[in-house]
Amino acid sequence: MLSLNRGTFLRKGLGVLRVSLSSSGCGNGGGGGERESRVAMESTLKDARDGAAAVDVDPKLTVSGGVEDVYGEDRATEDQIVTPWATYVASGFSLLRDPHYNKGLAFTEKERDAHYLRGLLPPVVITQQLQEKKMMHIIRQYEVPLQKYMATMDLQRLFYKLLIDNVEELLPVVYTPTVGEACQKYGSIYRRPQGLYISLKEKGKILEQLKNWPERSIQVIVVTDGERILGLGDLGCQGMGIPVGKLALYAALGGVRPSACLPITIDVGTNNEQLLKDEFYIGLRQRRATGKFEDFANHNAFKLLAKYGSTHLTFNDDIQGTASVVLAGLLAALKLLGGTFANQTFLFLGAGEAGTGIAELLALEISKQTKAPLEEARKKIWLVDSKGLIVSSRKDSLKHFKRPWAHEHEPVKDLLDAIKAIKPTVLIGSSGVGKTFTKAVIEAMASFNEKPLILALSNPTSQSECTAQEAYTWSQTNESLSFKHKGRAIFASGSPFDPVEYNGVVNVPGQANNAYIFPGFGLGLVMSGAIRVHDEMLLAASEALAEEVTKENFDKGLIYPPLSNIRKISAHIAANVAAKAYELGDFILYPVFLLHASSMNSVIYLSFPLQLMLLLLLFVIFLSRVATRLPRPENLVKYAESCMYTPNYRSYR
Ligand SMILES: NC(=O)C1=CN([C@@H]2O[C@H](COP(=O)(O)OP(=O)(O)OC[C@H]3O[C@@H](n4cnc5c(N)ncnc54)[C@H](OP(=O)(O)O)[C@@H]3O)[C@@H](O)[C@H]2O)C=CC1
Ligand SMILES: CC(=O)C(=O)O
Ligand SMILES: [Mg+2]
Repeated sequence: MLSLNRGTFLRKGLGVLRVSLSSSGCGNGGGGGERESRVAMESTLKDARDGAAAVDVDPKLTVSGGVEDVYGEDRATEDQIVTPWATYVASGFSLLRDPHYNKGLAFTEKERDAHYLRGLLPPVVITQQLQEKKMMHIIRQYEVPLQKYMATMDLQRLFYKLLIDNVEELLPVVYTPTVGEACQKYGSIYRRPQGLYISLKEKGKILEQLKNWPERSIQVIVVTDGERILGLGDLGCQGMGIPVGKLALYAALGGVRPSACLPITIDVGTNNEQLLKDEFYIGLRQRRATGKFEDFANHNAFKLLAKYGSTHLTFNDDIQGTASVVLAGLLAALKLLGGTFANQTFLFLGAGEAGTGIAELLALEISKQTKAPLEEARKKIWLVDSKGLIVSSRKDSLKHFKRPWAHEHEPVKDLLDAIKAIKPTVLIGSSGVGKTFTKAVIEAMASFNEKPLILALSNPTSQSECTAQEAYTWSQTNESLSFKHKGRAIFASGSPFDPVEYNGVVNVPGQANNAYIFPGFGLGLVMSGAIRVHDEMLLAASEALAEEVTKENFDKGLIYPPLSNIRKISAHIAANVAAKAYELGDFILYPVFLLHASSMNSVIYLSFPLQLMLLLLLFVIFLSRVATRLPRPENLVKYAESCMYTPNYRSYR
């Protein structure tokens, strides 16, 4: 127990006292496991008055280095250097400002006494539920989505509670599509730091910068270089809204502790002229660095993933998360529609990170289901980029990630002609260009598919290849069509659209957004202590998500489950991902564990070469295993749930 004479502390300002509580348990610390207190007192300056006397300067010097006015307050002028004194005592006023511990009017009478809060708060004590109701009431009063965004970002601990309890309403506010506008205007709406900025200016001092981050037990880092923000292009340093938004979802939807999340933006400049001229722009005012800093460029996403994927626990959400969510939607749709994966023909508009990432996972799934080689499976998948259909005659001029998709075919210039030539059953938009699924495109899809599957993945809403309304109406307006079903297209989009009524039928469009996958996926990695991401884990995540789609959901037109169940869904995804991580190490781990356990007493009697061999074997196991948190929990879903962070207020001593 720590006691402190606050009067003495504040008047003399002898030191900075930090009291931080960190908890552990499930490797995730949210379950209220063992709490550990760390108290560190740093006395950095001598008493200012003593110091002033010793060096014989103005005796009215204040503790912060300025000069006392007649009221004893600091009247430092601009040219005087002062020390920014701060206290981190989790009591009194500082407790009310602490994002981790502040409960506002929900502090109990007892807590108000124990923590010097009397008088700092009005007398009423309210529940967290009432606070939540009040905040939702305030947020709903704003009509402009960006204002809602700013209001939610101002919340502290209550933020996660609101997001968890109102996920369908707030996801479009804190994430796509509003986060796109927030990034575009991030400089104008900037209020307080929400992540770490690593800029070219600080080259060579990155470790110092990382040490400045207040949290120590980081488990998930989301990093961007701001070059490709949704379908909005280069937003430079203002891309920070994306890691902040994604990590909010890791915490709220996936249950990773917020304090274990670190958003990072790498600022190497921007080529966005508008931002460079914007007086409120928060980043380096220079063009994007290339040359030796080329690794930061967006078009190197595949290279970075290939480089670090085999040595670090890395995951590219645009390539892998998107792939997993699309595969899940298609698995669910086919399960309910009937038909096999291998019998589908897929056509993409857009052959970048998202498009080719999805294509590769779909090919893997086809190959897994049919036992055909991957190269064979890829032949069911076609992609169109800005130059037309990707075909073999273009191979030499294609970027490496497009080459596997250069199939034998004559050149085709545009999407509509590609649809007519390929006759896909599934059309996927990943171009970042809005309005590209025209009436003719949708009608063509509907002309040879009874239920065309159409996914318009591009974000934000303005970049969506088509709207839900367009997909539903254009797929059934053509009188010459041989199919006369209502609500013919099965549609999902990256950004949400409202339900659409057409001819008395209400169709609910699903949201094909990686937000379904990455929170649970991240939790699965954390709880199993996985050291690498494998494609099989992405397939496992897709299967878990697809299993959550019910016939009732599908009858409404949904190929994804309602987001209101996302915590439960995330627990299932996490469990499947963790199960795969344990399985991937199993083949060698278990026999050797048995061997090790049964020979424990005799190991010391083994001859040296045998001991060496055993050690070598253990080393191989160490290198090959994926899950490192052992032993494997029996019920992974229950374990995932027990690991999830909950934002409910705790009682304070
Ligand atoms: N719903 C979700 O969860 C996700 C959605 N997305 C969205 O996907 C979109 C694309 O992202 P990403 O793959 O990273 O971007 P990239 O820049 O990597 O790829 C864009 C692709 O679209 C092609 N393209 C651009 N314009 C046209 C056009 N007019 N006609 C045909 N093809 C065109 C490009 O062609 P070329 O190669 O010739 O330049 C390129 O192949 C973004 O809007 C993003 O928001 C991304 C991730 C997740
Ligand atoms: C959702 C997402 O990651 C994107 O649009 O880029
Ligand atoms: Mg993205």
